Amino acid sequence: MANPGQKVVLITGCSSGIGLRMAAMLAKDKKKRYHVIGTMRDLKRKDKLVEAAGDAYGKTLSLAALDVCSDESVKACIDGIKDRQVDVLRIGLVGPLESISIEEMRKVFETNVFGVIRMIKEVLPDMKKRKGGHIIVMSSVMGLQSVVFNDVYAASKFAIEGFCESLAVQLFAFNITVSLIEPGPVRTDFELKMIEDVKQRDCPGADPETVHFFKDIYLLSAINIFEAVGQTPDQIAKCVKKVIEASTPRFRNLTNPLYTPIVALKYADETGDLSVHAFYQMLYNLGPVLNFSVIAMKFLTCGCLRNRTVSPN
Ligand SMILES: NC(=O)C1=CN([C@@H]2O[C@H](COP(=O)(O)OP(=O)(O)OC[C@H]3O[C@@H](n4cnc5c(N)ncnc54)[C@H](OP(=O)(O)O)[C@@H]3O)[C@@H](O)[C@H]2O)C=CC1
Ligand SMILES: CC1=C(/C=C/C(C)=C/C=C/C(C)=C/C=O)C(C)(C)CCC1
Repeated sequence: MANPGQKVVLITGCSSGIGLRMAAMLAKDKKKRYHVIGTMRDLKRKDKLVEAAGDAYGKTLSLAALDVCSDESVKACIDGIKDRQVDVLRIGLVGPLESISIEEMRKVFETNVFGVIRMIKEVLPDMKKRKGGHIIVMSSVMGLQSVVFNDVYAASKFAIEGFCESLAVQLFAFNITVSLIEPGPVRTDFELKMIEDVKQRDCPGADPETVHFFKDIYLLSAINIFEAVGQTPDQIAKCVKKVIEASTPRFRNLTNPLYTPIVALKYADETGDLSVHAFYQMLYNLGPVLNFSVIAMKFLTCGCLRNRTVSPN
């Protein structure tokens, strides 16, 4: 367990991707400031994390089973911990709306929205009693600006943004900080595999024109964007570490400067038309020409607006 003076950091979704890198990075902190509780649904999937943590495993890293969709599992895990900080996870969903069942959509909300809320609800009373704590929620740029064919995933992230906006105000009086991390594309195995799977799949229920836009235009651009400007899970972990260690952590933390202008565009026009038209032009007219390289993204997202991100360096 944690030594006195060590912060206990609870991280969900540590079997892969961003959660795994965050757990390993914080557990290997040179000054040993953190005791990390790395959680995952199935502890049989612990090997990659154990390997990434090296010597820290068993010292500054311990493991616990946790399914954010289960009240019992969340309670059982939290019951064993004294001091708590929370990061949250996701599952993805992309494709034409007509081809996605309500059941699949519910699963996304159950994990991304109610999973986050369930975790926060469980740790909040202790944090309020202690008058201190830091809740770090993994949102996404898609929680601020939706991206075509990501309707349901973006809706789940928008929900969490609204939830945290009001919570942050309420918790201010209790000295509890809420921080949202807003990554753009991150190159995880999961993401690339999901895009490849979706490419092969039929889209039952969707009309041919929509399927063409989705597969031949959106997916190609999305793959290019992931390859050209996607960050690594390690870069996101570094950003999160900076947010944890900041003396006054920000509420919203974009991690990829190339996405700040896209978010700024949204706030520049309260009618929302500017974003709708700009995204339409970027994808359907400019997309096939520009091929979404880093240069194209820099050109599209005019440099002067690219500041105020939390940089991984
Ligand atoms: N990758 C990207 O491009 C971006 C990701 N994000 C956000 O970052 C976060 C992590 O994503 P990423 O690392 O890419 O994804 P991964 O798919 O690599 O990791 C997701 C993790 O969530 C876990 N998980 C899934 N369902 C549950 C559940 N019910 N209870 C507990 N754990 C669960 C999985 O573990 P297991 O299946 O072993 O239980 C897995 O470890 C998400 O919130 C995502 O929305 C934000 C912006 C971009
Ligand atoms: C910027 C941009 C695009 C794609 C953005 C993507 C693919 C973002 C992915 C973000 C992720 C994966 C967030 C996870 O939470 C389009 C629509 C192709 C064209 C217009 C410009």
